[in-house]
Amino acid sequence: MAAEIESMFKSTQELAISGKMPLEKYIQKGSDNGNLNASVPMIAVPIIDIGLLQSPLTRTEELHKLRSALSSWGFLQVINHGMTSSFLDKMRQVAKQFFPLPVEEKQKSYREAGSHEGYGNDMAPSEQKTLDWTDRLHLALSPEDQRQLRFWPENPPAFRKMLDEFARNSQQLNEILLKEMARSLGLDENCFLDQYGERPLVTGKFNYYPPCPMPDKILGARPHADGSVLTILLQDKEVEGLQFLKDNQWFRVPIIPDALFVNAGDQAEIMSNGIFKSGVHRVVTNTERERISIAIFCIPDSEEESKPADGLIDETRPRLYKTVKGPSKNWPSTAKSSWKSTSKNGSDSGNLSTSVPLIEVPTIDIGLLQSPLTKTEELHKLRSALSSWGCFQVINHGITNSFLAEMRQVAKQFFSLPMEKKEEYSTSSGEGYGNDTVHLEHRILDWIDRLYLTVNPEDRRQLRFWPENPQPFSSLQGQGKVINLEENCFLNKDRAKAPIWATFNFCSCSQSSSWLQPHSDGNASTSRKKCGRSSNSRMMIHGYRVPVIPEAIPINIAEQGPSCTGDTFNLHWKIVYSFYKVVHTLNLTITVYDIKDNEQWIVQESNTESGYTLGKERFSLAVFCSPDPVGKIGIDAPLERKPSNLSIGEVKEQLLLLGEELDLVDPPRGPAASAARRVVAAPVRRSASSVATGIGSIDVSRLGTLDAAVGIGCY
Ligand SMILES: O=C(O)CCC(=O)C(=O)O
Ligand SMILES: [Fe+2]
Repeated sequence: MAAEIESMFKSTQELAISGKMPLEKYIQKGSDNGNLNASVPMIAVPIIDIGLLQSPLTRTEELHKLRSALSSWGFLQVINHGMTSSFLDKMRQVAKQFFPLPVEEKQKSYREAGSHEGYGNDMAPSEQKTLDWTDRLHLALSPEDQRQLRFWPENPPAFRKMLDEFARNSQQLNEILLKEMARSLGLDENCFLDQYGERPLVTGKFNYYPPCPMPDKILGARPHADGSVLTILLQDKEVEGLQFLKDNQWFRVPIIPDALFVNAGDQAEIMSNGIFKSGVHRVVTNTERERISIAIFCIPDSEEESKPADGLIDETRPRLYKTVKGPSKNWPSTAKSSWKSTSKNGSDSGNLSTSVPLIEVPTIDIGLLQSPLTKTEELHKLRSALSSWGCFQVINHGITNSFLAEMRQVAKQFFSLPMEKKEEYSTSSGEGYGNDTVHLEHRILDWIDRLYLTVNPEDRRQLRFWPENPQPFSSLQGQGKVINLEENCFLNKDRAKAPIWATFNFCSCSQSSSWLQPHSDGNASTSRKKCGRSSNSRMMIHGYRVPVIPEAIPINIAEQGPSCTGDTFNLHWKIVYSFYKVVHTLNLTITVYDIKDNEQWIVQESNTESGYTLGKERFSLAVFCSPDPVGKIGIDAPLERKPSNLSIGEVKEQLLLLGEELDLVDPPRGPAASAARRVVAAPVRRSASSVATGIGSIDVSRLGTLDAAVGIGCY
C-alpha cells in the first residue's frame, strides 16, 4: 500500500526530470517490442464530415462511410464538428499549461488512494504491473452533480471554463454520432441513445506523456480498448503517438489538427452486436518531445442495460454479447485493460515480429447477402472487404462439405498415382499434366505440378487428358460435373461458350521454397492493352498469410474493365474458390506489379520470405472461367433460391449480381458503349479509371496467391 501511495505521488514527469527513474517499472515485459515506433505504417483514418451527415443530399453516402469506418477500423476522424480551430487550440493550451505547474499547485488535484479521479501517474494496483509513461488528470464531467470540483484545477485560470465547454460540445457530438451510428445500421436513431441513458457518465482525461529515455521499451499507454461507447480525443497538434492494432499489425494514427479522433469503445461493440469494433490501441513515447492528449469518455448510464440492439439479431446473426449493467460500466482505465487487450492480440508483435502476419480475411455469408433484412449490411461488408483487402471468405455457399471432401480426395488420389500413370496425361501444349510451364529461359520454376484441363466449352474438352483414374474423377467428366459446373451457371444464355479451365495443383516441398511465384491469372494484360491503359499500380498487400476456415471459400476479385474489343463488353472479374488440404502453413506472397503498355509485367516488390512448411503436401484445384469472348453480359434479376441449393455457378452468378450492386461493373466505352449499355440491365456507373482509383484495391489481379488453391476465376 505504501508503495502504491509513493508511486502515486511521484509523477512520471517528476521522475523523468529528476533522472532518478526506476525504469524497470516501466519497461514492457515479455514482449518482443523491438522499436515500438519504427516502421509502423500510418493509417489513412476515415474522415467523417458532420455537415455531410446532416445534409439530405450527402447523408446516405456519409452514413455508409461512418458504418464502414466503425466496422472495419473502429475509429474515425470527425471534421466539421462545430468546434473551431481556435477553440481546440485554447483547449490544448490549458492542458499544456497545467502539467508544468509547480508540484504544490498540482497537488491540489492529486488523486486520492483508491479513486480514479484526480491527478496522478499510472495507477499501480499490483507490484508487478508495468507502468505507463504518463501522468493523467482524470475528471468526472457528467452528470454535472457528480463533478468533484476540488479536483478541477483553478490554474490556469481558463481551465474550468474551457473544460466545461469542451465537455458540452463533446457530448453533443457523441449524441449526434450515436444517432447516426444507429441510422447507419438501419435502426431507429434513438436505439443507441436510449441505452446511453439519461445520466451517462462522461469523464475527461488529460494525458501527459513526458519525453522518455527508452521509447523502444516503454509505452505511454499499453495496449487497451476503451470501455466507453465512444471516446472523443483531441490529439496533440504536433506530436504523434497513438497507434491502433488491426489484423495483428500496429498502425500510426495521423494528426489532423482540427479533427477530433473518435473511437468506438466496448459498449458500442456490444450495442451493435459486434458490427462496430472497439479497437485495441496504445500510445508510444519519444525521447524528444512531450505529448498531450485530451480524451472524453462517454459511458452509458450504469442504470441502463447495454445489450445488442434487437434489430441486429436474427437467426443468421446470433446475439454475440451478454447484457451489461452496473459496475462494468465504470471509469475507463487503461489499467483495466479490457477483454480485447494485449494477450488476445499477441502483445506487441504485429509488424515488430518477423513472422508473416495473418490477414483477418472478412467472412461473407451468402445467406445474409440474400436476405432482404441483412443484405445491405452484408453488402457493405463485402464492399469494405474488397476495398481494404481485395479478398474475403465465403460461407454458406451451398457447396456441401462432403462434396468438397470428395473433390479433395479425387485430386489427392490423382497425384498419388505412379508417375507412369500420370505421365499418360502429360503434355507439351499446356493442357494436361506437367510441372510449371516454362515460358522464358530464365524463368524460375514454381514448386508445383499441375493438371490443367479445358472444361468448357464442352466440345473443346480434350478427354485424353482427363484422368480415368481415380474412378470418381473420370465420372466427373462426361457430365461436366467438375464442381457442379454443368448446372447452368456459367453456361446459361449467351455465356454457353464461356471458356472454363481447371487446374489441379500439387506441391510437396522437401525444402523451404517459394511454391508459387507471384503471378496474375490469365489474359488480363491483353485486355488492358487493348484498352490502351498505361501504367497502373496494383495491390499493395504483401507478406500476409491467409487463414483457413475449412469450409469457407476464399475469393479474390481481380480484373475489371472493358476489353474494348469491337462490340464486346466483358466483365473481368476473377472469383477464386480455394480449398486447402494443409492449413495455416502457407506463407503467401502478394506482390505489387505495374502493367506497362507493352504488356510487360514488372514486379515492384515481393516477399522473398514466402515458403512452405517442410515435408507437407498441398494440393489445390483452380477453375478459371471466362465469359464468352463474343458474348455480352446481361445481368438478370437476383436469384430467388435458398443458399443451400446454390451450385458453385450460382454462387458466382450471385457475386456477379452483387458486383453490379456494388458498382463493380465497368461501363463500356467507345463506339460500343451505347449498344453495350443496353445489355447491361443495371445502370452503368463509373469510368474505368475511376474504378481503378475509387476502389483500386479491389483490383487484386496481382493477388497471385489465393488462386493457387482450388479456384474458379472469371475474366
Ligand atoms: O493519448 C492518446 O492519444 C490516447 C489516450 C488513450 O487511449 C486513453 O486515454 O484511453
Ligand atoms: Fe484509450
